[in-house]
Amino acid sequence: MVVLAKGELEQIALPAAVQKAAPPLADVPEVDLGGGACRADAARAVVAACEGHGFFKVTGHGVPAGLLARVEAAAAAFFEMAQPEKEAAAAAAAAAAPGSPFGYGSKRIGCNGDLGWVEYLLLGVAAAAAAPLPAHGEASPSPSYGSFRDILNEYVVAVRAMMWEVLKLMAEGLGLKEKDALVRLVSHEESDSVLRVNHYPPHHELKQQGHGRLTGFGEHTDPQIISVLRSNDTSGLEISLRDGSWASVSPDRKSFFVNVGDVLQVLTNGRFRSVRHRVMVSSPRPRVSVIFFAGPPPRERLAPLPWLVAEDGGRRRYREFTWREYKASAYRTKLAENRLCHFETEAD
Ligand SMILES: O=C(O)CCC(=O)C(=O)O
Ligand SMILES: [Fe+2]
Repeated sequence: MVVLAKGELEQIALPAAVQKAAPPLADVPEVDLGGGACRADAARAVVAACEGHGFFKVTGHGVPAGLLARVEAAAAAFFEMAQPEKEAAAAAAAAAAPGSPFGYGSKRIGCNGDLGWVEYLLLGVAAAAAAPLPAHGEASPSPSYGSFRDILNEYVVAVRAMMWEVLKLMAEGLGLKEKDALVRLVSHEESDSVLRVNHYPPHHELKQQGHGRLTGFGEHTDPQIISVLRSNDTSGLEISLRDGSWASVSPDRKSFFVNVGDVLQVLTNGRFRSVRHRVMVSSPRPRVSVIFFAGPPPRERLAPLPWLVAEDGGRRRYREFTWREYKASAYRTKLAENRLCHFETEAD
């Protein structure tokens, strides 16, 4: 249950006054990894999608439908647990990485006052391990959380393999000499990846009070390299198009959606677009989504790849920074802020 204190509703419900109806449907490009297209065509399609919306759908991904159904059911069961149980599970997840934002959260996104009609579980992911989510020892407060974590581990292993394939296709499509240039960043043992499970409860009472669409997750770009999202059949995700208008993403529980993140925009010298997106809640059914955010190691020095700078007439659009530096900067800002502008170089 997401419970709102007085004053908080105004912040979450504000956009409803601005926009009552969901925006038109987005034309989301599809990339079939199932061998339907030749590899070069798939690589070209990935690059075109990343240059366009910075967002695309992956079909033919090979992740078993049964696993997706189990993740969905286990996530729903987790969020049905009583608040103290969810918080206890969170405490254990947080204990695995002291000082991290990991664990269970409700309506507070980040630590700069952003609110949303959402509750979530945030977990750190070990890059190369067979069981990539942290265990929390024998003192697990909740056996059901333990089995949820096991299912998520299976999920992470399957999605990671698919994501590496997408990153290889990207490198091929960009004509990079080093085909593993992007995979290397997210598969290093110190790579900083995160799994987030979001639950957006329906809001019957608020609807009765005349509130339309609520902000589930306010507009933002994802800071990492890429994010791979899978949701149940409930709508709510919206992306911002290049002209600044918003478009709704039709849910598709059989497929994955890929977002270009801020770091990939930098690595490609601005050729790929880190897509601004948000979740608006208006459905009578809950939305459950699972997002794998793939990031580089904290010490990794990030800068536009030389080949792409050369292709861009030699102009380097971003200065070099480490992932640690970028994350620190992101933690200090509100969700909706443009964080990349602090790392842009001066135009000549
Ligand atoms: O829950 C969703 O569908 C998307 C949420 C999101 O954009 C995020 O967690 O970064
Ligand atoms: Fe996001």
